Amino acid sequence: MPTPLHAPTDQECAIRLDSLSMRYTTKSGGTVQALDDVSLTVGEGEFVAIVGPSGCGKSTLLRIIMGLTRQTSGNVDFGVSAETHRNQLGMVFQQPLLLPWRTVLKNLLLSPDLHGQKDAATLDRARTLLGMLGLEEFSERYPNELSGGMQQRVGIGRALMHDPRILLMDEPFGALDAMTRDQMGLDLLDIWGQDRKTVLFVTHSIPEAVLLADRVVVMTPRPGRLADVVSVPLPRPRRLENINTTEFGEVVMRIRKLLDSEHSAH
Ligand SMILES: Nc1ncnc2c1ncn2[C@@H]1O[C@H](COP(=O)(O)OP(=O)(O)OP(=O)(O)O)[C@@H](O)[C@H]1O
Repeated sequence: MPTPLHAPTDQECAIRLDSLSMRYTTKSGGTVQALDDVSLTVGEGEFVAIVGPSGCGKSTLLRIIMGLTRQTSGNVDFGVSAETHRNQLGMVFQQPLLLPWRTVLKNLLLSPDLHGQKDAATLDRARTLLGMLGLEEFSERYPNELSGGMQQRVGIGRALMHDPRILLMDEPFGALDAMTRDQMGLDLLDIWGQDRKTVLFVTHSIPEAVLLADRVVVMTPRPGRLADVVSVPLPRPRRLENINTTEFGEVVMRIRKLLDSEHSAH
């Protein structure tokens, strides 16, 4: 499937957000307008990154799509071609939230265990994923015996266990050191390249967004609106060397300028 660099048509659409707004009520009785009128379509198999200042509603947006938070107004749907439900979604958080008393393999098998799926195919899938994530030798280790990067790989594996069509990632590499982070990004691209799931990826790092994504959604300061959606015209497969190219620098600069101008406008 070619990578869509344009806004997807209805047929290609995996996620459609229509005028999403979110207003929280705080414990003290006040309100916080986190999102305002966000509309966006994400194509089937597309990798879309979201960047924006702290507090502009990025996590809120993912949580609404995942069904963990209910929007105040607007709609989320998952395209015309699929009878998608939320179990076709997988989510990866900044902290992998592993159960410390379960081994790596058992952490991947958590949700299947809870659903009574103890068949050989499920175990096979877990082992295959551990192989893809470079963790096969660690399947019987416990989370506290792993590095931060390895723990996050387990978190990604767990989100992929039920083979979701759409992967929502909320700053998945935010807690990692810079070198591990770059490597994890490239590894994620390798995994993504194998079956091109639709990915929505929140990050604070503009270079990370540009290295990974087909399009980068730039949000305004709170209340979060879409400032712009920037296409990344870099060829795939992407490599770290891409970061040193003029094209890469130009896209990063464009996004940085957008964020700066939104910041000074508020
Ligand atoms: N449950 C809640 N109750 C009240 N306000 C909330 C709640 N969750 C989030 N908010 C507020 O909504 C706004 C958006 O929060 P959100 O976590 O979505 O932003 P973000 O862009 O992901 O931030 P960051 O980049 O710092 O992680 C913030 O002002 C936050 O304080």
